[in-house]
Amino acid sequence: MAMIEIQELTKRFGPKTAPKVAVDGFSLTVEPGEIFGLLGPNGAGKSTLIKMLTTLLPASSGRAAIAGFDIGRQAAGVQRRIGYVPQALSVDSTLTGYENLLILAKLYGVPRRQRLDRIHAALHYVGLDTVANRLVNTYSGGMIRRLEMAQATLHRPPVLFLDEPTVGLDPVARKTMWDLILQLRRDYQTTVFLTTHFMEEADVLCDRIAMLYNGQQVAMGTPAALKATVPHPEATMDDVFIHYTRNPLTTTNEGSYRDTSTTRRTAKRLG
Ligand SMILES: Nc1ncnc2c1ncn2[C@@H]1O[C@H](COP(=O)(O)OP(=O)(O)OP(=O)(O)O)[C@@H](O)[C@H]1O
Repeated sequence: MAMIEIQELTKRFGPKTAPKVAVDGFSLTVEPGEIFGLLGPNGAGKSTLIKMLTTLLPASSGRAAIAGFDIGRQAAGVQRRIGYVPQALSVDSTLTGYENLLILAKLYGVPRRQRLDRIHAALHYVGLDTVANRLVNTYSGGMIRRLEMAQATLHRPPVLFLDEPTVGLDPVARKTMWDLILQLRRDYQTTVFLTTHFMEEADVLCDRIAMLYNGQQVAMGTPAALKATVPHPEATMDDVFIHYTRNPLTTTNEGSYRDTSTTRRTAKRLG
């Protein structure tokens, strides 16, 4: 069974007479244990697609299923089988790492007798066991991201959605996150669906990549196959990105004020 199945998924914002089509007929199948990357310029529709797949936003049309559960009709089934690390901060910085996980354990319905063991195992897995009782506002950006990963995987979901998991992180913290994502796949066969603006990240981590532009899928394949489509010997993922999303006459490539302020806010909080 495919872990993520998407057919013609569409999201429109605004009035029916003049809608903004943020995601336009997106289709995709992701297999168990696959690490799939979604790339695209600011405002391309990446976060909107993730929000629909995680049941946070209703789709305007089309359908999708996660681990066999329909995102519209079986939202609770989907929610139990996914972990989600959003772009914005998802921890309470006035609590300790342990307390943040305790809240999530209760929310996910982890049985009381298992909670302590599960939380300590999760903290150990992301390398935060020695700082479990420190307030999160004393953590570095990389530690916060790892705590968010522990939160998102506490209930052992088969599918993990990561919206720009390494935004605002230094190269060392970024590499630690990459290792953690690969480790989750290796240890638990976790299927990962992530968005990123780092081409190297997509190249190193992802089995396959889809390129989104103006809400539409303009390319899809393995990093090697995508590079081979670019008329450039020794093409990099940067070349692939530019090839499929270049449009210097529009402002779409640069995103809106809203896109920029959201991204900056996230990076600033983590950095
Ligand atoms: N709630 C909303 N109301 C109206 N328009 C929206 C809303 N959310 C997103 N949009 C618009 O939909 C388009 C896609 O936005 P989205 O945030 O999904 O892009 P993105 O690819 O994730 O961008 P970034 O890389 O900057 O995070 C943008 O033009 C955005 O302004």
